[in-house]
This record gives sequence, C-alpha cells and structure tokens, in this order.
Amino acid sequence: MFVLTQSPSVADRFLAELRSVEIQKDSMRFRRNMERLGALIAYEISKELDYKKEEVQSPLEKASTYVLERKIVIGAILRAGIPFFQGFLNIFDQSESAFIAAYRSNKSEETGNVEINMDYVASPDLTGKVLILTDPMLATGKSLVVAYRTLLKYGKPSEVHLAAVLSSREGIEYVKNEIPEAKLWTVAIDEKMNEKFFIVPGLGDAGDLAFGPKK
Ligand SMILES: O=P(O)(O)OC[C@H]1O[C@H](OP(=O)(O)OP(=O)(O)O)[C@H](O)[C@@H]1O
Ligand SMILES: O=c1cc[nH]c(=O)[nH]1
Ligand SMILES: [Mg+2]
Repeated sequence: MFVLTQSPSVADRFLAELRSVEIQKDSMRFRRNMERLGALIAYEISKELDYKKEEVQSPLEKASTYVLERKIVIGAILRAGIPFFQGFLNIFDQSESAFIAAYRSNKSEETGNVEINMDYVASPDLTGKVLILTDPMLATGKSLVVAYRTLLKYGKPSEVHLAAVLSSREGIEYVKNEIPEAKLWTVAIDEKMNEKFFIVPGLGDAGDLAFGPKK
C-alpha cells in the first residue's frame, strides 16, 4: 500500500486545501487540487510499470529512452472521480479510458449498509492491459469493488492499480480482502467513518464539492 503523504511534500498542501471548509467554497480550486493529486499519484505509479528501451532521434544524434511496455486503461467512477481521473490522464496521455457511473444510496438506517447503484459502464477491452481504477474517496470500499468486478467483464488486465485521495482504514482492509491482486495507492488514510459512512475527518461529499449538490 502506497501512501503519498507518508513523507511531507506539496501533496499535504493540496490535501489540506481539499479539506478546508473555507477553500472548498472555490469549487474550481477543489477540482484542480483533485486533478493535481491525480497527477502526483500517476507519476508514482509510473515508476512501478514495465518499460522497454527505444531510441529517439534528436536533431543532432540518437538518444535512448524508455517507453511503456503495456497499454494503460484509466477507469473513472462518476461523478466525483472526474477531476482526479483527469490528473491521471494528463500524465498517461496515451491511455484509453473506462467510465462507470456509481452512486451510494444511504440505506444505513434500514440495512446498516451502503448500497451501490450502477447505471452506466463504458470500457475498452482490458485484456493484458494495465488497469488504473481511480476514485477520490475510498470509504466503505464498496464502490471500488463493485466497479472493478463490473470492469472484469471487459477482459482480464495484466495488472491492477486502485487509486484514491482519501481512504478509510476499514475500507482499505475491505478492498485488500476483495481484490488481493490489486496494488493500492492513496494520498492519505483517515482512521474513522461516521454513521453515514463518510470518512472522518475526510473532506465531505467530494461529488457535491466538485459539481454542486444533487437535487
Ligand atoms: O467507498 P464507498 O463507501 O463506496 O464510497 C465512495 C464513493 O462515494 C462517492 O461517490 P457518491 O456515491 O457520493 O457519488 P457522486 O460521485 O455522484 O457524488 C465517491 O466518489 C465514491 O465513489
Ligand atoms: O467521505 C466520503 C465518503 C463517500 N463519498 C464522499 O464523497 N465522501
Ligand atoms: Mg457524492
């Protein structure tokens, strides 16, 4: 499990701005910080991928370089995931993309559980590719697990990375158990969730903060 804020960096400021009730009033800044953190995690993931050597011709001479061995597919879970996903796409700019619309309905009082609704899936063939599934909030972990299982209908990836901005301790354990084959990446881990399964201290509702409240 990789935690970006394990050592201090600019990522701490981007995350602090995402959490700040004052700075959250600026939704463009909220989206931009999500995007910046997506780019930072994408760079960290890029260090773990397989590369092959190639040559590039400069105006003066040939130079050697590395290019990615396998195709990448970046998965986004709508809607809160869009700005975070964009940060990954800015770095892995030749990737294909997969989209999943998932939202939580808070049935906690009746069932004690969060239920995940999925309305829309669009994905390329995933066979033999590197799948990076992104979602800024890993709370119970159910959205990521349901989304991943749905995507497997589109082929078996050669490797799987799951990336979040904020993860709850409980959610991480759940995802690790359900998807042991995945590598997990997060900006930070928060210890608690409240009775509505929101991450605490967290940042609130990421989708609403990025795009406004749902009617
Ligand atoms: O780990 P979980 O308990 O499943 O919760 C995490 C999910 O909750 C948020 O989406 P939400 O349902 O709020 O939908 P939205 O993106 O439309 O706001 C978030 O973007 C994750 O997809
Ligand atoms: O804390 C949380 C949990 C799920 N979704 C959010 O947007 N925030
Ligand atoms: Mg939401």
